[in-house]
Amino acid sequence: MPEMWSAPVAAGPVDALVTLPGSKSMTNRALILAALSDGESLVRRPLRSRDTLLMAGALRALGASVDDAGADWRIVPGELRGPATVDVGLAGTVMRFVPPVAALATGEIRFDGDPYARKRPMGAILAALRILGADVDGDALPFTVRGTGAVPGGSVTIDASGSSQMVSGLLLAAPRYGKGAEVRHEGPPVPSGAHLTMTVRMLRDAGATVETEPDVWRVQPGRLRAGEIDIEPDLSNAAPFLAAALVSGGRVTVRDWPAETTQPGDELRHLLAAMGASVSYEDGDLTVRGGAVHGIDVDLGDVNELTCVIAALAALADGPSRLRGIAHMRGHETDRLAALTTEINGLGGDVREHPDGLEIRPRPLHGGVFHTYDDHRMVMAGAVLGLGVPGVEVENLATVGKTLPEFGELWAEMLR
Ligand SMILES: O=C(O)C1=C[C@@H](OP(=O)(O)O)[C@@H](O)[C@H](O)C1
Ligand SMILES: C=C(OP(=O)(O)O)C(=O)O
Repeated sequence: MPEMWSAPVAAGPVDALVTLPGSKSMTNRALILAALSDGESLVRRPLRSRDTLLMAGALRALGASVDDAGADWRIVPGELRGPATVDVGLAGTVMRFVPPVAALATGEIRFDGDPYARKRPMGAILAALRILGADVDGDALPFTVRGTGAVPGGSVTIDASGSSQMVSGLLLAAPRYGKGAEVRHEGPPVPSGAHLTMTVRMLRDAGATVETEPDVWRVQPGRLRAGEIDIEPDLSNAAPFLAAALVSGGRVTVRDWPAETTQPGDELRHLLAAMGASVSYEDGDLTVRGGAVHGIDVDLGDVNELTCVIAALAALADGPSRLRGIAHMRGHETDRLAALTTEINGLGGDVREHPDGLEIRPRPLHGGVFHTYDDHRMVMAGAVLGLGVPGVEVENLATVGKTLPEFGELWAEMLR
């Protein structure tokens, strides 16, 4: 029987200062780039969570040295070699960013993960690796990469509408491919544009030559030097805390908010303002003050990591919402559109699925079990609902450890 967490109700307007751990997406890109670099790298203030520890484990299995004993992690590249087994857990970044690196190793590298990871889209990137000259069997987990120590590289066209990580995974390893890589997307829109921009930015910062045009990315072959990489706080994981200001009519400040960033979470400034909050930014502090909570009609395709919390807020709003551009979230840690629909309606809500997203008509909600499907962002959505609805029991709080093991403590501290 999974553990239940009684989500606390806000006793009054929240007034809190929150400091968040590092970005999962930046950390796992930094680890990949460091493992492919010439010489030692230092990743400052990386996120320590299940997904980043799985990434560290994967790179160690391939021959890199990752010293994660301290607050900053030191990476020394090693000869990439098998045989090895990589556990991807349920981490999209590990299952899509590591195989292109494993193709550079010598020997067999076997990939598997959590049972549900076998359902997540992998076919396009595995087919792309074969076209670029790698020996990869299968089109989903579990699969094996038979590395020969080099990958020819070249041009490849894929349909990456299932996940932007298919593109990011190929680009991150491409500087070490013989001819680099030209990746062309054909199909419905690639989601998560912010993450693609992050990939290109971090590759260039590590010395790669990257050219882009709409749906085309070209990476030249060349050496990488990740050097020292500072990881920003995870702005997507600020979402539940900032949402607490709206639900409670209070004020939450998140410290160390970067003035400029590629993280999708930065869009919270605009999204939460559109939903009724007042948002201010001063000297690295982002402050959200809540008032009424309004519905929103918005395309979240480029910033879909924010969807679960935005949907929870929408269920508590004073008007209807329509969340668009998020069809591919059916391939996330769970089918998030179905999960959000089922679980919010289980609390008395009125959520309807559309092919491209959700329609949410607020209704008075009641307590009950909020199942979380091993999905960290479903835990965060349940916590936000619980602030405004007595009796919400969130299943399996620990699953939030995928990207924020400290969530429970930070949430309690915010409400103190
Ligand atoms: O590249 C990344 O770090 C990520 C890209 C996005 O994946 P999708 O494009 O599959 O949504 C995002 O949802 C995920 O949380 C992290
Ligand atoms: C989709 C997510 O993660 P990933 O795809 O990296 O497992 C997420 O963190 O919302």
